[in-house]
Amino acid sequence: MPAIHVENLTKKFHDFVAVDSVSFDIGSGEIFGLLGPNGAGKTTTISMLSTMLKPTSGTATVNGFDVLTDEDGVRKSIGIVFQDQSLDEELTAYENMDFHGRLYRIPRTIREERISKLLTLVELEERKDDLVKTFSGGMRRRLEIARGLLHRPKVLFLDEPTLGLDPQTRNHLWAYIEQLNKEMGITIILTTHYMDEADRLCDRIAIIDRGRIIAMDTSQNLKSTIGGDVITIQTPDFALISSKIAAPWVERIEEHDGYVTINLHNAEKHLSEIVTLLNGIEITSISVRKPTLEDVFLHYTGKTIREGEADGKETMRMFHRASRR
Ligand SMILES: Nc1ncnc2c1ncn2[C@@H]1O[C@H](COP(=O)(O)OP(=O)(O)OP(=O)(O)O)[C@@H](O)[C@H]1O
Repeated sequence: MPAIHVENLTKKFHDFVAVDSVSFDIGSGEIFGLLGPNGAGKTTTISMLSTMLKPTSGTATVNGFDVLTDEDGVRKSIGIVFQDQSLDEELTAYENMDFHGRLYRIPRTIREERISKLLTLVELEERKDDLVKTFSGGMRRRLEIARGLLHRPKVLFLDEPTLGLDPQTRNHLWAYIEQLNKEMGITIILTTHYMDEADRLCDRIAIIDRGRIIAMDTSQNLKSTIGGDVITIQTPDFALISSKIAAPWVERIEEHDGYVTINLHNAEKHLSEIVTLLNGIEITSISVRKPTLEDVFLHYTGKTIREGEADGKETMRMFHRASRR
């Protein structure tokens, strides 16, 4: 039995389709990532799976419990760390954990033992008696993760786990997430719009755009669908480049955001030819690399994640305009 089974799950807000018939299975012990720009439908998807939102149509089970007919079963078997901070600032780290443990009716002695273990795991044991309001963003996120694990969930939902954190803290959190998955065997489903996060953590990635899953596989397989190499040229004259480099070895050429990306095989071999063909065009920078998840996104959507985020914001603006009418 998969840890999560999702079939044609759909969520509409009035006429706007935020999640459009998505289907996927997540195996037990997997780290699965929903990757996409802001507004793509990632939070809405995991909100339905964690029973915080009712689907408009479709079905899903989590740990074998149906999200429509057995909300209690789902809730008891999952841990949730969502974007909005939900810690009590005026309580200590220990008190926040203890309160959660009481909610789940975990007996006192077991509760104390687990709190101590989890706070040690996220390196907050020594700060357990300090008020949360004195904690940094990274410490709060670690405490939220520890709290989400207190009732021993089999599946953990993490919504943008490292949003707004500095690079060093992000690295630390990634290590915790990997450790939880390996040592405790917890299935993890996370949302992110950071390519590097999905790449580093996830066994499989579903790329989501405008409510639809547009590609789903391991990071390696997703990148190999692009194949070959990518040359990126930054230039103010990007509109002129496509016509200049119309060589048979060019597989694809895209212009976006002041950059031109060229997909081809054996980039090193053709680089000097490209530079000759571009004689007279001002080039700010040129680089050769292997495809990244950003290239995969560009390949399937024709835009970068950043451009996709502009779309998402526009959708939100349209929605807010419509709801004011
Ligand atoms: N309660 C709501 N009412 C109306 N529209 C909503 C609501 N919740 C989400 N949406 C819209 O649904 C779309 C998907 O939102 P969602 O939060 O799932 O995206 P996301 O991919 O998680 O991005 P982000 O990380 O920015 O939250 C967005 O266009 C958003 O404006």
